[in-house]
Amino acid sequence: MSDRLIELYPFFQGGMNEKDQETGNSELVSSVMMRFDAVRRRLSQIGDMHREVVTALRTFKTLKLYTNTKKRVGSVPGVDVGDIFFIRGEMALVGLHAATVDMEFIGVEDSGDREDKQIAVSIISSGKNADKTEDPDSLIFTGFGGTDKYHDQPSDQKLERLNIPLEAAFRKKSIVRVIRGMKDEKRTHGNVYIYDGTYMITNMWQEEGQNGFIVFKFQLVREPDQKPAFGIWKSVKNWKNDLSTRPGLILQDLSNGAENLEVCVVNEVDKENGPSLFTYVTSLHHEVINIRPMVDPCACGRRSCGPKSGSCACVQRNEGGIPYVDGVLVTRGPTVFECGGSCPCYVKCKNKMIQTGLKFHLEVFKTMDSGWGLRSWDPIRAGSFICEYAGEIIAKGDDEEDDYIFDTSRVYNSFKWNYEPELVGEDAMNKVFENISVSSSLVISAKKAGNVARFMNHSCSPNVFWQPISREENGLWCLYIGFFAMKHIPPLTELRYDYGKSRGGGKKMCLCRSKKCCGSFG
Ligand SMILES: C[S@@+](CC[C@H](N)C(=O)[O-])C[C@H]1O[C@@H](n2cnc3c(N)ncnc32)[C@H](O)[C@@H]1O
Repeated sequence: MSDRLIELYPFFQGGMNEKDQETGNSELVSSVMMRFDAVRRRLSQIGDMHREVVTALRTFKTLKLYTNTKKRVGSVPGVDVGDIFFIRGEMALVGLHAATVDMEFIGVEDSGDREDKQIAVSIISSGKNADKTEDPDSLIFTGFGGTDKYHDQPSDQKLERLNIPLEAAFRKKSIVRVIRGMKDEKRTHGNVYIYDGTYMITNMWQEEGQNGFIVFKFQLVREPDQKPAFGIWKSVKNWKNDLSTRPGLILQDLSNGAENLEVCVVNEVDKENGPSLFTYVTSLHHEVINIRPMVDPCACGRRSCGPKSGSCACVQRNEGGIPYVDGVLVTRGPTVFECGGSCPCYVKCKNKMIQTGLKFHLEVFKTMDSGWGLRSWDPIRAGSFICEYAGEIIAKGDDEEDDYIFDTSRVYNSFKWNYEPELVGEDAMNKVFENISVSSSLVISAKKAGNVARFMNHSCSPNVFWQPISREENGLWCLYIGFFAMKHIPPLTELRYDYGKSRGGGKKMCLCRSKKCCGSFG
């Protein structure tokens, strides 16, 4: 995919008005993030993996698909403390941190003093500049300058250029947004950035740096009464090192070794000692679901099927190309076809996702008002596979008094998740399919036997969606239901999907507390 093509945008509609570009809100921020990621995913699927971020960012900047361009001190409308980002450019598109360097400043117009004309509003603590103390309430930020092109420190830092806005913020006691960057453990390269709220620079000093030259140090202290953000990451790190430090821990592994990662059970709310008994199974058991006779397994040999596997029959069934790139689902559609049991490719084949088990450390926990729920210790990138809906296939109508039903024939709220073709230089008439309807309805009960998915509660503003997945097993096409992240999900955020409604309307009262709650589900 050449960049020149994408500059044309012949049929592009759906731009943003100037007011929304200047000041956002949570809906706009979420929309910009989701549209951007959809375009990035598609570009990585059809083109050069290494340029997809640059091309997607350039497209969004050219078309002014961004919000919160008005620079400001303090919080940014629509961005919450704890929100996560996987690309620095995402923070620029939503106005959290637009500078390419680790500090952003704004001009102060009415200042008579030349040096106070700029004041720091945001810093990114990551990489070489990352705070080593890992204290969730304060951090030490190193100043700028004195480095050469090899990023060595061959001379002293001075109170000039980027250090001036930091010094001004210290002197004027102005608050600064802090973003902490950490290595993304799920990728070989890449960081995950967490917005840790506002801080105040309480001290600054000079000291001798590693190379013996003078560096500036700024101490920042977190403003009180903000919800924990980096603090949660610190706690998770400790729990991973020593599970016994997890408060409210009831059970170390609900799956009793059946999953490739432990699933702990936690109750910090009341005295209930765990969910009621059920048999833990990791997948859906198919007896005789013969959707259509087996055509061909792939002929890829003992390797991974991927974008370049032109001959892979399974990849070809997914008309847009390999469905997963860099571990995330690119688009939702009627069915995703994975390589199956008769395919000779190996277990780490890129076209095998939901059959390879959990990818994130999940926890079943007691919620305040909806029984047990599910959440992740790890940050989850949009499009990542979370879990399958495991259980027993039942006949429609056999689900009376069963709270653990998944039913493809319910009425689900529509939502937009896929990319816009014109933003990747594709024909705008080539509409991307978003309506998921399964030809033969599938009803799964996880009442007697199930996995972590049976604990996911309903929300009218979900952060998880379901996707039908098909693969060949024992010569038959079998259908499975995979759950994927709709957006980036910070650690310890409850995972919820839309349960849909029966044709006669929702049977249960909804307590999801979303602004868009429609009152009932199921
Ligand atoms: C599949 S189970 C989910 C796990 C369940 N919370 C548990 O404790 O085992 C579905 C049940 O969870 C509760 N639930 C799920 N979402 C809810 C919501 N938004 N509001 C109220 N209750 C909810 C209801 O009791 C529902 O019948």
